[in-house]
Amino acid sequence: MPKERRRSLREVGLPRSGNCDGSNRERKANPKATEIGDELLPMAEQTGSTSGQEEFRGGDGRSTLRTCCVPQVTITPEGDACPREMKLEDWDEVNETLRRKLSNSSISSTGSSTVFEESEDDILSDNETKSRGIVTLEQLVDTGEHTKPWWKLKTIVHLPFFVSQRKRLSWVQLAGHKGSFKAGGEGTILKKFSENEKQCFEQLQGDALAGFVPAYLGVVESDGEPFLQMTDLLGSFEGPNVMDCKMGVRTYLEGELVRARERPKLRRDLYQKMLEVDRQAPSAEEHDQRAVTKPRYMQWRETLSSTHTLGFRIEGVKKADGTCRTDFKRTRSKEEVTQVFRDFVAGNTNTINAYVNKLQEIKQALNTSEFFKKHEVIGSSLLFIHDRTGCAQVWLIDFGKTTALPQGQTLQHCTPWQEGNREDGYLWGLDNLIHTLTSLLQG
Ligand SMILES: Nc1ncnc2c1ncn2[C@@H]1O[C@H](COP(=O)(O)OP(=O)(O)OP(=O)(O)O)[C@@H](O)[C@H]1O
Ligand SMILES: O=P(O)(O)O[C@@H]1[C@H](O)[C@H](O)[C@@H](OP(=O)(O)O)[C@H](OP(=O)(O)O)[C@H]1O
Repeated sequence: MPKERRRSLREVGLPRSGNCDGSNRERKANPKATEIGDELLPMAEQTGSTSGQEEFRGGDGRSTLRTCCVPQVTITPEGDACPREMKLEDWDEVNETLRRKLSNSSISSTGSSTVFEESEDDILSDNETKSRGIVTLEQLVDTGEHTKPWWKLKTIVHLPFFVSQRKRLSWVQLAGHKGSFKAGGEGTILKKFSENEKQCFEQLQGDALAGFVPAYLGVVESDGEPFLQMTDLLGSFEGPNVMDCKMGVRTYLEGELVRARERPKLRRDLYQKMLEVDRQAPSAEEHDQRAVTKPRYMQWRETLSSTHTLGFRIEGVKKADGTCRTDFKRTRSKEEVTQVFRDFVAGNTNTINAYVNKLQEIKQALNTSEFFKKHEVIGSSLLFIHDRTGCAQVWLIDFGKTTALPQGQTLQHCTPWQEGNREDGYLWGLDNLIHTLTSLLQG
């Protein structure tokens, strides 16, 4: 494991004030960017069915027949239908299985997913556990007293913090669980530790994608817990407009599906979330159990939103006027998605062009990235940020479920997913995003 150390902001190329490009690589505009995509990709409309065939445009723009088949999970309840499984174990003993959050798990570096434990938030409603957009972050303010280094992770980090008092800051968190983030000081944020995400950040450092992900500064401890320290991508914007788009045609790992079949774990909280959106969604059996498995919930979310039909979905939008929306669970058709983007960019063609250029740059980087080739990218988002100066950036975030493939295996990221091939549809979603934005230029 490489020895970690905290690097200065200048060293890692963090954004400076007045410069919205936090990338640490040279920026090259793609001259073709605004010419492409004069029409929307044919995007299949689904009827809620989880199987069928539809037109599929690959990441290279070629059209192929996409077989959309979502393996179903059969639920066989045993004993307590809603076991409370999560144990908060002693940090010393769980170095290899540290949890990023109660409901998530770490994933082994070999690519096979390890045990997932269900949320301890079973009895809490979505409103209580999920971020609704604007959150308050705690910031540790210098006093002269050093916090302890994070020895337990076997990587020594000399923490920059001097702790005495806590400042509370308002911050935009469009997805994920409340309490996952803290302010890190000096234009950085701290995200709850995940061994898997840490490994991704480390591997991304020398990769073609390095300039498109938050700069990673290592693992630090705060209040006895480990965190990943990274650039706060909002840091260099004033009054930013922010949108989170979760990428890919699938939002759960194949391992989660397998495990749910072998050892179905029923979740009452996910059943409740389903009911909140559509009381008819659960099957008769699920109503009886008042619980669903996580893959069942995730598959339902995917077909309800644009994940299946477009290869991405909108998770949340915060606008400079202070308004914030995270209620996009039913935003599914290309018209609905396009309308959200139209509202987000407020008809500003400079912003649209900047976003299209950035997405084209990202596509080029993805096509040359060794990391991308060798990872199943699940649950990762593109974070769009712009402000009224015309400054617009797009970043790849959230690698908590991005999983290394077995040695020698690679993915296309645009071929149809069938259980076993681990394809994620990332590039297909990216093409559809580019076409969605480009269509806004045509009136
Ligand atoms: N480096 C960053 N700079 C600024 N904002 C960020 C950054 N990373 C994450 N965010 C904000 O926090 C939100 C959640 O981030 P992220 O997806 O990484 O969290 P998560 O807990 O892994 O989410 P999920 O549970 O959906 O997987 C994003 O939607 C974005 O608004
Ligand atoms: O968007 P929703 O409808 O709120 O549903 C959540 C969303 O799909 C998250 O991506 C997922 O976390 P992971 O991606 O980390 O699995 C979370 O699982 P969780 O409840 O197990 O945290 C779901 O509850």
